[in-house]
Amino acid sequence: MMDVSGVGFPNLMGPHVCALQELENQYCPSRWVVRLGAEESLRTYSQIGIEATARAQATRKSLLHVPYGDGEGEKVDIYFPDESAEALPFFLFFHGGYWQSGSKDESAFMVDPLTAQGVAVVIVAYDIAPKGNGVVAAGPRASSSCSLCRHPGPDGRPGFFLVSGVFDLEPIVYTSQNVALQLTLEDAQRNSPSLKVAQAQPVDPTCRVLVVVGQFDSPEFHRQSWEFYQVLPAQTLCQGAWKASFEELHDVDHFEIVENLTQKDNVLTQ
Ligand SMILES: N[C@@H](CC(=O)c1ccccc1NC=O)C(=O)O
Repeated sequence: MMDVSGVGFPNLMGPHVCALQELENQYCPSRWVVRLGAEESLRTYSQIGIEATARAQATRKSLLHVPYGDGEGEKVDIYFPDESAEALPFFLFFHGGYWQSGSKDESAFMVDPLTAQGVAVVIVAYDIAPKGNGVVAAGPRASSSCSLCRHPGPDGRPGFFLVSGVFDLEPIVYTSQNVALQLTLEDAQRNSPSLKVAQAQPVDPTCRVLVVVGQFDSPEFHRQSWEFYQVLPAQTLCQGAWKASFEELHDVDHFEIVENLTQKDNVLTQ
């Protein structure tokens, strides 16, 4: 991690200010989008998500705003394939946005191509910061700033796609993202998947994990994904280990990875 040792002291010296600016930059995914300006990339992402969601609700059987907890934001939208069946493979999607933006109402990107293949899609909403603060800090959804997808596939085997995530939360404490999150250093450490995963075992021994990051994601986002992949207990080391793989997706940025899930022939959708 970068040297941010000056943080919190009244006399911030030049090098510390530089380190903080660099950290801010590294943890602002929209600044790393090459095809568009930062603000336009966020607008485009949201627009594609809103359109995909409207299309999904207009064309697919669905159950909307189904509560799964006591929090006001704790709802899921479920989209079904045309053919009904007693048991369906399903795909769960947890949207990104640094636990302070994004919603299920603009996140149904993959509904069209997946339901067309007989897969049910569940888009999960949760209370975002500042409202859902304590819950976010304590819950498994802290495992990724971006998107976490759980997918028991057509073969019945469960798996996770961890998409451009943040697994070591400590650097976030020193960025403007923490204005809404209000994570203490202790919160950040206690909830960092990179620190917890050593003790975690998959419930299902065939569970697979794919850690993906976009080519144009920042070096810190690359480091986050790569290091998390490295600390996932390897298949050969212990019983019940994760079958993990790592992939840098070619020619895409942080937002395009998810936007492209609207396309049936996209590599990740496939
Ligand atoms: N402040 C961040 C926002 C951000 O990362 C984001 C915003 C909306 C939806 C998703 C996001 N990031 C990860 O999924 C940025 O400007 O890149």
